[in-house]
Amino acid sequence: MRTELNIELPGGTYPIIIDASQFAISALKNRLSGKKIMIVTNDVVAPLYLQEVTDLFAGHQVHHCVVGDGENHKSVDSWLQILDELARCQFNRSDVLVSLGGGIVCDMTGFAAASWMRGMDFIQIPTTLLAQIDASVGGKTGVNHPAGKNLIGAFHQPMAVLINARTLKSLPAREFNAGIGEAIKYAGINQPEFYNWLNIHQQAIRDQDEEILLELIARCCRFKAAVVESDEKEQGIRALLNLGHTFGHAIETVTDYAYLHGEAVAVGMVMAAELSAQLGHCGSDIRKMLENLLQAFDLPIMLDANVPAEDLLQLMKADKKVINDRHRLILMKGLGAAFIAEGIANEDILTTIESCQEGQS
Ligand SMILES: NC(=O)c1ccc[n+]([C@@H]2O[C@H](COP(=O)([O-])OP(=O)(O)OC[C@H]3O[C@@H](n4cnc5c(N)ncnc54)[C@H](O)[C@@H]3O)[C@@H](O)[C@H]2O)c1
Ligand SMILES: O=C(O)C(=O)C[C@@H](O)[C@H](O)[C@H](O)COP(=O)(O)O
Ligand SMILES: [Zn+2]
Repeated sequence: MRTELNIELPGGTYPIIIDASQFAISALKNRLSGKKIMIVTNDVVAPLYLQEVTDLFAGHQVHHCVVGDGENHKSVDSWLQILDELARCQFNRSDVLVSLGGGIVCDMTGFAAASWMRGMDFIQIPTTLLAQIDASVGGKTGVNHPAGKNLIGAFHQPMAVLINARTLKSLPAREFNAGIGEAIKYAGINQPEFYNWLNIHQQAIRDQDEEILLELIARCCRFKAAVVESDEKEQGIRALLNLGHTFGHAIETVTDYAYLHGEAVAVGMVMAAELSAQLGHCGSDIRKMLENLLQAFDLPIMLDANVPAEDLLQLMKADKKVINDRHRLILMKGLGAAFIAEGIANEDILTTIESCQEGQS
């Protein structure tokens, strides 16, 4: 079973191919003729899929770059490792990078592609649910800085996104659920009926029913593609895709990535709902609705009691959406009615964090 979507941007159109069991590289054959290929992956994914993907590029000169696993390796050092390998293998602008892995590998490979010789093509082959429904689509690339998540990066669109849902069979359950955190985010932004769909199909999603999973991936890619098409470089509404992320990125950094990205976004969305209610934008039922669905997928809804709220607030001041030292957060007027809220007071943020920490009712 296969679905093909296109994402149409001023710089060109590219396909998102969602296949139940194949890496759909044949769709790109003509555009790859004569090019050298470098597949970037990590030491967890390499033993699982690197040989299979390498074989698909038979006839090309294929190189590999295997980076370390985890957020602490989403770093300038790993980015440099990729660039060093490109230099050693004499890659030029007309050659192609391929990411094979989760969101971290996708983001870093994209950033290497954006920066090597000021820009070369790359193909996204995402192998986690989170990367298949979010990270591989839309061209945000980058690495972390000790001061925060994704502080270094560039917008650079891939030439294609090739999703093989079979790869999810080897994904640990905790990582799968973290991906659902980003799916629930789309419901919170502007897809209230998707909240119902996720609720109805909870069990089938957990069981990884093939048809339901493919529909889940296609729906999310469509939602994200539509937002990116209307605001590629986050001059406006693309910021809505950051629902839960201002809190979430700070949670990831302050806990040294004890929370997975999708888990931190889950807690961050609960905080965004709480803050929205506190400021009178919506009722307290929105927080409850989000909590119910997040918990159904074993996602956290409260922050560890040991995280000082003040430390989280300090990190939130480094968020990319901050303008002139004023917080800009994505809040909700209802479920599926997210908006950009400007100038939120520190005290309101602190009160929200404290009311979403373990030990609070
Ligand atoms: N660019 C974007 O628009 C965007 C969107 C969302 C998230 N992100 C970024 O994505 C990252 C999170 O991505 P993630 O959740 O995929 O995490 P990840 O890349 O760390 O992958 C999760 C874990 O699963 C392993 N793995 C990957 N595929 C596997 C498979 N098929 N089978 C078994 N194990 C597998 C990985 O090695 C890792 O240990 C964060 O850094 C976040 O900032 C970026
Ligand atoms: O594509 C986007 O835009 C997003 O915000 C998607 C997010 O899920 C993703 O985590 C993204 O990397 C966050 O972007 P950032 O600009 O806040 O680093
Ligand atoms: Zn995210």
